[in-house]
Amino acid sequence: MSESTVYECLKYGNENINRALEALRAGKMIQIYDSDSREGETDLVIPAKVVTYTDVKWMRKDAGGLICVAVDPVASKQLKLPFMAELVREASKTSDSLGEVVEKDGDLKYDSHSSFSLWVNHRDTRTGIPDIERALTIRKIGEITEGSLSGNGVRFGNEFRTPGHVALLRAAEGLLDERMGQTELSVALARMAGITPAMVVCEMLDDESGKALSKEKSKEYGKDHGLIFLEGQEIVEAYMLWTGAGC
Ligand SMILES: O=C(CO)[C@H](O)[C@H](O)COP(=O)(O)O
Ligand SMILES: [Mg+2]
Ligand SMILES: [Mg+2]
Repeated sequence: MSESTVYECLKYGNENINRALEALRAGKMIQIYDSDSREGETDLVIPAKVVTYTDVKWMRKDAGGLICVAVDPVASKQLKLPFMAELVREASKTSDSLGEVVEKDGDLKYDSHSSFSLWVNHRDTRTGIPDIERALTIRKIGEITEGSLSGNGVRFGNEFRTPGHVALLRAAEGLLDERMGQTELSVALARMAGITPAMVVCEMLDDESGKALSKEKSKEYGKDHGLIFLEGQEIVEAYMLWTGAGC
């Protein structure tokens, strides 16, 4: 599909969305705020396939949250990425202690369930934590997601080991119909942008308050650093238009 066709589909969408799609296609960082009624957090977001160690450093120093990779639901199933909660629930059948600690309905005040899957390192890393090694793991997650969606019969375990230092987030099967965290919001944007739907997300935290950076301060940061700031609702609306328009 040509780029203009995609934009044509979104011509009634909002310009902020189109600029964000353009930035993601160019491998640039953007910001996504979920909603006041959910986490109330802003993440730095960048496509996994193109991440460099300086991007990891940027997220580590300026955002400070957990550097994760959100993976498209179709690829997650193809790669057999489990939900961590399901894995622990299964293991708890033979371990009482795990049964007490596993995520249960109602545990999360802001959503029905977490999107955490495995925490991994690429097999070519040593300890897995240096920025340069996390960038390798992240890029390789982007590549294997692309390979999986292209039907290349890739095997996740051939390239990655767990536990590791990059948290995978498995997007809900129903995507935004089911869940509206940055996991699903970032993957929906990747689909609209026509890029590999494996997206790095990292929460922005506030050094002064010890809390998540406020929406206002996150917007200010975005203005100072030339980042597009999107709110979840505008992504949901654009994605409905995009899927409905048969783009
Ligand atoms: O918890 C998280 C992983 O560090 C972050 O909130 C991230 O935004 C993805 O999770 P979610 O989809 O629940 O927002
Ligand atoms: Mg979270
Ligand atoms: Mg979040």
